Amino acid sequence: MPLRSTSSAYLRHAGDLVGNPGQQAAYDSRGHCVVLAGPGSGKTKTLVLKLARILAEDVRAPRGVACITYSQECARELTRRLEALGLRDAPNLFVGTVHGFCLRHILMPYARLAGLAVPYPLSLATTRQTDSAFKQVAERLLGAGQPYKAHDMGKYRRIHLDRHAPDWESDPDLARITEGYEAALRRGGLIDFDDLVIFGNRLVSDHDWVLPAIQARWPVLAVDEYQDLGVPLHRIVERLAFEGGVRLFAVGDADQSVYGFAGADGALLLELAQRDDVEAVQLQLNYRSAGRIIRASELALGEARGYQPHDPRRQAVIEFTERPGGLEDQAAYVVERLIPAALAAKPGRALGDIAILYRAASVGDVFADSLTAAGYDYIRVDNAAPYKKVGLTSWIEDCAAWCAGGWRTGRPQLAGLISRWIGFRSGRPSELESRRMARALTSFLSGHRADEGAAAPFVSAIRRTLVDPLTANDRSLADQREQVRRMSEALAEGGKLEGLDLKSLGGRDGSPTHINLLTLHSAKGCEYDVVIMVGMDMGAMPWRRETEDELRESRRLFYVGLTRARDAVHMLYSGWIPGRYGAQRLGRSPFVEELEERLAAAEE
Ligand SMILES: Nc1ncnc2c1ncn2[C@@H]1O[C@H](COP(=O)(O)OP(=O)(O)OP(=O)(O)O)[C@@H](O)[C@H]1O
Repeated sequence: MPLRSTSSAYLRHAGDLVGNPGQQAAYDSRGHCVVLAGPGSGKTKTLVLKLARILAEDVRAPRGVACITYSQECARELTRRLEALGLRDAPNLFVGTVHGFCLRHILMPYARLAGLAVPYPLSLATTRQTDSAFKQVAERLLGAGQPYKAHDMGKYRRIHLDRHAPDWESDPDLARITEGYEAALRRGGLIDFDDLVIFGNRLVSDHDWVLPAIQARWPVLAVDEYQDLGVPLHRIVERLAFEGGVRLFAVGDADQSVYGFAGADGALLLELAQRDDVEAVQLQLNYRSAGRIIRASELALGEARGYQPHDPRRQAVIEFTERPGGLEDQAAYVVERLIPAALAAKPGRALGDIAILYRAASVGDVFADSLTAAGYDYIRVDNAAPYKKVGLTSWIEDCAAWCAGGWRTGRPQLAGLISRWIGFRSGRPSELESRRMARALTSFLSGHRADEGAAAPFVSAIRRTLVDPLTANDRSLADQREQVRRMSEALAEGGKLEGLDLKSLGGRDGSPTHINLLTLHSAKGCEYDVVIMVGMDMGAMPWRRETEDELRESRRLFYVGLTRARDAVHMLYSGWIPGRYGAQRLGRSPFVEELEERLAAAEE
């Protein structure tokens, strides 16, 4: 089976960039390039076309291009867009998360050679193992009821990279918890996700010989959503690009930086763009949203960015609605009024063009119940989802989509599923092994094509036949194996997804017949005709007692929500929120308050 990582289809689409000087400049760039741009400005589109061009014109196999991003969802979106251009994962095209890149292409090939003090073979702890190690260590050191959460430690580890620097002790409790936690994992022969990046950084920082080795394999590194990266990744990128000769193409928007709580810092992107040896490109045109939504989003952000609509004639709806009966009241309004009205407003609009966005996953429960009661199908993406989106669970969903009719339209493409499948195997498989894996998957999928059928037996079968034999002996896939197990559990009798059919499992990533129900964080990178932001009350947006930095991040999250919309935004609130001691009236979100006032003043 030929693995293709070049295609000329990009030439047809490159014509779209001609009228946009920023996009064209990025597409034509020869050295390091950073694209800084607002929402809907075509950053991802430009990135994908640029990758296709580099693969066709600049880089010869077996040298290749690595394209990394922060979350599995963004990686999957990139894969999908590359497939639309006829490109797919191949030995010389890596598309994946930063963690996947650090594991497969930095630590696995070089950690042992460099004598890095990590346990071998590289074994990734499951979420259950990391949660339990954190709890045990924190309680042993500070007693039951200690105030720290695992993500406090995670952020501390990502920000304080040098254990010998004086600021390592800036929070002595977190420093001790981190040291105890890492020691506990090492005793079990394990590393965790943060270790992948922390050790990756140590490897490229302390061992000069690794740089030319990586450059020889990956002469080009592309990074999407750069504002989501934290310090360790930024250091890896700087070292590879500016000392290792790897050519960098990065895109991002500091205004959409919403992972500060996890150590991300939008300022790192701006720092990168200011370097003399980097060509910085700005994109001002927004293709997604109507002009009124663009103006409203700048008012919400409190910054005039000067973004312009691609089509100034498009009209938009922006509505503010109080539903005093709490979230249930808001849910009833959405189901009875907003959804039918949104469908009626534009011919051809489908449920998949509507998204309900909220801050906390618990809000999603209320809306999920109301939608179910009203007979609407939905796709839910948030922390309350029964399993995490990791490489293997996303791949199984895509296999389900192929079996449930995707094979007719080539969406997703079989060859892409095969390349991803082979990519899960650690090390580089021989030609013979690749062919064997391709044959096994093709025969499995062909034998499971069915327009109707339940997802549970499909997932059991793919586990038994393919996934379990692969993951049983590869400890670097332990967490992914755990998430696949959770997927099965959710589909089994009594599970949260009991009765789900194959098509819906495949369509969980976006389908015209399902309303999208997701947290504001999960909505990043997505676009919908109609965005309904619910629970926009003080105490949730922002949370109570936020610091200045946290408030700024909440505002950016609010901005991310607004900027997902093409045609309409609805803001719903009650003026009160449920609390431990009953409901509390704190008023609607100050962001909503400000936005309504500023918009009215601007439109007077
Ligand atoms: N030159 C262009 N001509 C026509 N449509 C375009 C062009 N560039 C981008 N688009 C369209 O604009 C929309 C937004 O593009 P894209 O998703 O790449 O933006 P983005 O900058 O990555 O957005 P965000 O940061 O909000 O996720 C897409 O529907 C895309 O197809």
